[in-house]
Amino acid sequence: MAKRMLSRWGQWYSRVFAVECDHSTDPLYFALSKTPQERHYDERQAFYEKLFEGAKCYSVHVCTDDRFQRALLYEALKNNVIPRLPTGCSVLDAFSFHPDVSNSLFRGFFIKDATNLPETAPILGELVKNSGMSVCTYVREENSQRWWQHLLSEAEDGSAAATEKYYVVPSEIPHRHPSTLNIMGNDVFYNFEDAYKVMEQCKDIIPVSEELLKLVGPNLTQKKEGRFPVIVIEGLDATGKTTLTHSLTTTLDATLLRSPPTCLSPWRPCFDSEPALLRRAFYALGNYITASQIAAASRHSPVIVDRYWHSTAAYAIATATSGKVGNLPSPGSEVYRWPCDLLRPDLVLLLTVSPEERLRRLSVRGVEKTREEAELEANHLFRNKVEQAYKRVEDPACVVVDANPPPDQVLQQVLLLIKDKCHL
Ligand SMILES: Nc1ncnc2c1ncn2[C@@H]1O[C@H](COP(=O)(O)OP(=O)(O)OP(=O)(O)O)[C@@H](O)[C@H]1O
Ligand SMILES: Cc1cn([C@H]2C[C@H](O)[C@@H](COP(=O)(O)O)O2)c(=O)[nH]c1=O
Repeated sequence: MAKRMLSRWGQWYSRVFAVECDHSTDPLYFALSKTPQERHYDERQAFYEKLFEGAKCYSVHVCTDDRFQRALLYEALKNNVIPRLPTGCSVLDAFSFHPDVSNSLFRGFFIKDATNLPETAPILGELVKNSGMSVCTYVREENSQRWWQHLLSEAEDGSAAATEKYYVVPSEIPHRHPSTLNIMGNDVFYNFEDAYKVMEQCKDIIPVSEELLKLVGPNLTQKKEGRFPVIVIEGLDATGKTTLTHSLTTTLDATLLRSPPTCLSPWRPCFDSEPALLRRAFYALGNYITASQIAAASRHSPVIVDRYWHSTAAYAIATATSGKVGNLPSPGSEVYRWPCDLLRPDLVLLLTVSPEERLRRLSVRGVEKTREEAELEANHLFRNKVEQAYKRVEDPACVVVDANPPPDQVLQQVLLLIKDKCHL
């Protein structure tokens, strides 16, 4: 068993680890070393104090290369294991990764058990039986001020035993925040086939996926042949998209479409409660269905679209990126690129309103909210990240519209933009 473990985690010691202490500061980063570090004694002690705080500490990471298994295991860990830990434990988000290497991220948790409760170790120890999880404990070296990370595996008698140990050494802040390393292909899909593949894998656990796949078909056509312009209206909730798309549709005698399309509405609550990989594949496929509707409608009239790819990318990127707005992938990053096979609109307008005006509009409306909308309301930081991500999506980039004025003024402003940018 221990042998299998070693080959499985052969690269373990070359990884870097991050522990997210709070969302306004940088995580604590550490690497592993087979030999003790002699220099920077004081810095190291201060680092250990912050990381371990005198508690008995553990970490669990979901370590499998299969993105589907990874998504399900992480959700199971978060929802079924972490809540069973005694209340005295504090649980922090943790990452294991290769600095700045895309798709190298393993997500997990760092657990601080301040009173070293007897229930904690068995709950976490059980996880070593799962080949997709890595469980570690952190142990102070006897007669020294150094700390070890003990990597656990299943012993002959089924218990959890330390098979490998490495010194914990503070590490530099990487260029890219670890939470952003797996965005491409896990949170955002850049072609139809990739999102379709995820939906096919869902069939066993979400029976409605089969119906959705039938509706989409493996080769959805969405080539734009029509001569009429396609105008997308984007923005956070309650920025006035519905109001504007309706008035624009009437004024321009246009066809109004939305993403996700109405035919997907019955399945949306189901996918909204699934792990990010599955939820994002659902929204991605929604865009391709909307694209095929746009392709057909633009032969006969201008088309107005309420949300499209910018929303799919912006919400996914902002949700995946933890902490500060500054942790978002930099402008120009490939995560903001348009999918190679998705119909491009002629114009994308991003409605922006002040936080106060948006809250006023939300309170007037008072309708049921999705989980993400509720989060947006509670979380200024998340809202800022979504808005920044919107502004960074490229080719086509969005044109920002001040949507604070009354509806008729917003409409006039937008009509001028359309006249200027589209052939009508
Ligand atoms: N320009 C405006 N000035 C004042 N109130 C507005 C304006 N535009 C819309 N509203 C009001 O704000 C509320 C939200 O507007 P609307 O439903 O159009 O936003 P939305 O962006 O479509 O929201 P969601 O994305 O959540 O569906 C509604 O009560 C609407 O009447
Ligand atoms: C299109 C789209 C939407 N979402 C999420 C973001 C918001 O929480 C809601 C808003 O949807 P509404 O129909 O406009 O009320 O849905 C998303 O995550 N990804 C998407 O592609």
